[in-house]
Amino acid sequence: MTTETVRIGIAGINGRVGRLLREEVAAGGGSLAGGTARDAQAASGAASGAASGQFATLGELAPRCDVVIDFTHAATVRAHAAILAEAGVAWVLGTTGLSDEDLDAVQAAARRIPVVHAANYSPGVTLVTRLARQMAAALPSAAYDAEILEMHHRQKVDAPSGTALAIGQAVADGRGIDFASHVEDARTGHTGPRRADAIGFAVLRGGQIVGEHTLTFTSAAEQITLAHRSFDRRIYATGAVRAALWLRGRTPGLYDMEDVLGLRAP
Ligand SMILES: NC(=O)C1=CN([C@@H]2O[C@H](COP(=O)(O)OP(=O)(O)OC[C@H]3O[C@@H](n4cnc5c(N)ncnc54)[C@H](OP(=O)(O)O)[C@@H]3O)[C@@H](O)[C@H]2O)C=CC1
Ligand SMILES: O=C(O)C1=N[C@H](C(=O)O)C[C@H](O)C1
Repeated sequence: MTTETVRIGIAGINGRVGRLLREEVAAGGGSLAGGTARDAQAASGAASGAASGQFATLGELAPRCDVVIDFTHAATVRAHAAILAEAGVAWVLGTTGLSDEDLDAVQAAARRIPVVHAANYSPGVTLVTRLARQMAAALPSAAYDAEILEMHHRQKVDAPSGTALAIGQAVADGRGIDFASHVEDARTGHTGPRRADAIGFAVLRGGQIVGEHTLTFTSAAEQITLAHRSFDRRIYATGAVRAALWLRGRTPGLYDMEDVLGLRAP
């Protein structure tokens, strides 16, 4: 199969990322099979969808695709997992704010179809996450407090960001501890002193900030900072299209951007 023959569908084609994906599919060498848009409801149906390229449901779009790139809302994830697994269509999932049940559904789908799931498709954040894991493994948690600060645009609906949580997970992995039981994400009032081993989160929202993440390891004597700033959300679209093309010919399984970028040891 050549790159040109990969038929890519976009779930959420009119969203902030979806609109950029529309441009990047063609630029990356795939062919655009269409997209989902809730306001395609009135014109729903295979014939009108085929004419406009916009379908009200993923069920209508999926049979036309080899892979679907999905940047929508957590509310869609379980349904999308079932539809794509049933249709045998590969999935590039970028949606954040997922619950444990949503993640279970993603894992179940990945037993039937190849899935790339990443909270952030930029190469820079992929590297930051990898470095976070390595730093956490090297810095004793009794001495170095790990804190993650993120800032995003005022329209963002989930917090902490998926990227902040992924960086936190990487810190936990590096330390060899369970992530969920070490999260401190809501400090207000009489909190008591910071818990040793905690992984702390702080969230800022404002204006049109595309995405900023800072991980600090702070000891009594020094501070190490790892920071990433996105200037242009197109970086997510180009990364997701790269992941979609990388999925060609893959066996079912759950992959991430470290796989796509070839950062994992063979
Ligand atoms: N992994 C990554 O690299 C990145 C992930 N994201 C994540 O991607 C997601 C989308 O971000 P963004 O494009 O900024 O968001 P937008 O709100 O701009 O777009 C979301 C799209 O999803 C659709 N949508 C929203 N809710 C539903 C629903 N309940 N059912 C069906 N469709 C729905 C909307 O459809 P309609 O237009 O029809 O209303 C819209 O097109 C978020 O979870 C965000 O955190 C964002 C950037 C990078
Ligand atoms: O909603 C966004 O905008 C972003 N969401 C992702 C996240 O939650 O980490 C990725 C990026 O930070 C932009």
